[in-house]
Amino acid sequence: MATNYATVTWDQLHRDARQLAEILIPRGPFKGIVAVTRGGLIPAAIIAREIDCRLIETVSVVTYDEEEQGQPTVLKAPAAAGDGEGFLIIDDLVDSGVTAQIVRQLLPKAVFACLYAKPSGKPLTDLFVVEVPQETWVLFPWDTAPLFIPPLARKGSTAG
Ligand SMILES: O=P(O)(O)OC[C@H]1O[C@H](OP(=O)(O)OP(=O)(O)O)[C@H](O)[C@@H]1O
Ligand SMILES: Nc1nc2[nH]cnc2c(=O)[nH]1
Ligand SMILES: [Mg+2]
Repeated sequence: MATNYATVTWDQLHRDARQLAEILIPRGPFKGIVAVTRGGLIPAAIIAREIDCRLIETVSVVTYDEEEQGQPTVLKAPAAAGDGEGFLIIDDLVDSGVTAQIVRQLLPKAVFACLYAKPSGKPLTDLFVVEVPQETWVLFPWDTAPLFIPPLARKGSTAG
């Protein structure tokens, strides 16, 4: 279980994805993008627009149930990407690196990039934007919703 949380807003995610696109340009051009579902789908869409890439394949690896890590299973292979030559793999983050390791085995010639990287997964990436402490759980915009918080002055009051 994580000891603390880092909330990423839609604006921040968009800025980080654009920054990743910028550092990816010199590594291209790419024939296509392989988005690691589901977390890589929105970053891949933003990056595809920025680098002008229209061919999008997906790979689905299931490892987590809530915040618990389990046995990884490949639900869908990235058939259109061959051995990955000329392709760019996009995920939202690497944590333990297990997902990245499996996807890299499937696409050994592809470039692997993600927005956020924790220390254990960092060596499995070619490029990332922000490093996050290992014990921090990243809350993506699709994981959260705005919530009413009572004013500080009302805290502990029985008046509701
Ligand atoms: O480096 P790891 O320890 O493997 O963790 C990173 C992976 O975990 C999350 O996906 P998750 O398996 O939760 O599925 P989702 O993308 O469908 O939410 C995240 O989107 C990465 O793909
Ligand atoms: N949302 C989210 N999914 C993860 N999967 C593995 N690590 C994380 C994390 O920090 N946040
Ligand atoms: Mg994922």
